[in-house]
Amino acid sequence: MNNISVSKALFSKAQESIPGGVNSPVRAFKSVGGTPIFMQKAKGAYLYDVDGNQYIDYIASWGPMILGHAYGPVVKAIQEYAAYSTSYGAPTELEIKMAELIKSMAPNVDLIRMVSSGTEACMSAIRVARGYTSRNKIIKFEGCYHGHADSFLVKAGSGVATFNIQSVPGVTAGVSADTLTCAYNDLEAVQQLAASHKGEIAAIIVEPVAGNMGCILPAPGFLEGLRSICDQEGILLIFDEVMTGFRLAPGGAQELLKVDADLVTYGKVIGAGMPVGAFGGKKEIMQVVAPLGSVYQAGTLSGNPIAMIAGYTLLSELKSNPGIYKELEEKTLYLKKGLDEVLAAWGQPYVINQLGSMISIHFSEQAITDFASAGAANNARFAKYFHAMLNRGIYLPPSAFESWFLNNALTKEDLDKTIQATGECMAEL
Ligand SMILES: Cc1ncc(COP(=O)(O)O)c(C=O)c1O
Ligand SMILES: N[C@H](C=O)CCC(=O)O
Repeated sequence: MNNISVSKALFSKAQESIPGGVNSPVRAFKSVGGTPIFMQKAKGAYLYDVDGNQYIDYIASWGPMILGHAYGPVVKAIQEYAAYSTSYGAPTELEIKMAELIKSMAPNVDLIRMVSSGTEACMSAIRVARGYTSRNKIIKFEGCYHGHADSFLVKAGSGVATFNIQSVPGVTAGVSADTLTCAYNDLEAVQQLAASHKGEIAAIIVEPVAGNMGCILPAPGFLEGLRSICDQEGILLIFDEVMTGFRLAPGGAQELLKVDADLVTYGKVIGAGMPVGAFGGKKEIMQVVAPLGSVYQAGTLSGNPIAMIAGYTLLSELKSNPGIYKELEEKTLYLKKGLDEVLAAWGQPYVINQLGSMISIHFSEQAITDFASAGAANNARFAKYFHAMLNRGIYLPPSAFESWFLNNALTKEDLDKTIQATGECMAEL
């Protein structure tokens, strides 16, 4: 058992001045129990806590640190730019370079607006879709998470699922009524909603690979089916690529899965760990955004120079070295194979879902294809697994309703340790 006395003391102190002691609920370890680990520093694939413990990291700051923590070129670029100013509230050439770089990597992006979080990106994309189509309703999928804007908190994944929050006080019934939901991978249900709300639906927003109920893959034909329903019904298809963008491929899920979105949202990797998001799409749609059009959207710190240089440096590296994606996938497949072997030897039911560098384990007899199957898994067992791994220096997401993210600083030795630790842990479950 690691000594985490300093983390314990800090968590007590934090609760006196921060709600629940954390600035984002999933960090609180509430569903797995125990004390959140307070971090001191990180380098490459490793986190170091305030008690001096080292962890192999499978969260990667929930996705952004795709090349590992404190990645040299990003740190250097931030340090250099910070000396000029941390913000101007006026345009910089860097924003043009960033927009051009994104356009050169991401399909179907003619115009892109930078924001400061994935939530802002998704919230703004929905507003654009509503403004462009003059319709009010949206379809989202149960267990998908698009940030904490009011209209997304209906049957949401991530922390909302982790804490089993059925309805969020503060979100009005009117807002909720405009969010129609159905099960992920259930194309027939989408068809029915589109038919029963004909002419009312502005957008379908989807995580093309869901990562907020564990990692859940789109069934063959699901995304293509959404594309054709949208085309038939004049609905905009929004891919929320906050997790998948620049992670699954340079052009994200659109490129990897070969399905075109009308609007796409980014976050996480795009900012290299700085607070950045973006939404973009075809010019015809994006030109409704102010000041070109009247769909108002703004931000004091949008396009912040330090955030831009961090993201620009990381994306440039990913663009110039696409072999990184192959390496990441190979590492993830190696981990999956090893986990499969030790879990099969254990003999109890489990499911491993994986695509590219996203992976998760559910303790379940049935396939994990949607929110219902993720919720029906033995998530109490996951909580025990999480702690058994943490005690062995492996830092997994503290919830089965989250994907793990591999970073390219992970070595074969790290992966072997993770596999071995999983094998050892099974005896404790
Ligand atoms: C798919 C997806 N969309 C949107 C968001 C919201 O991003 P942020 O937390 O940066 O607001 C997240 C993560 O939080 C996410 O995983
Ligand atoms: N699932 C969320 C984002 O991906 C987890 C991060 C958070 O909400 O703090």
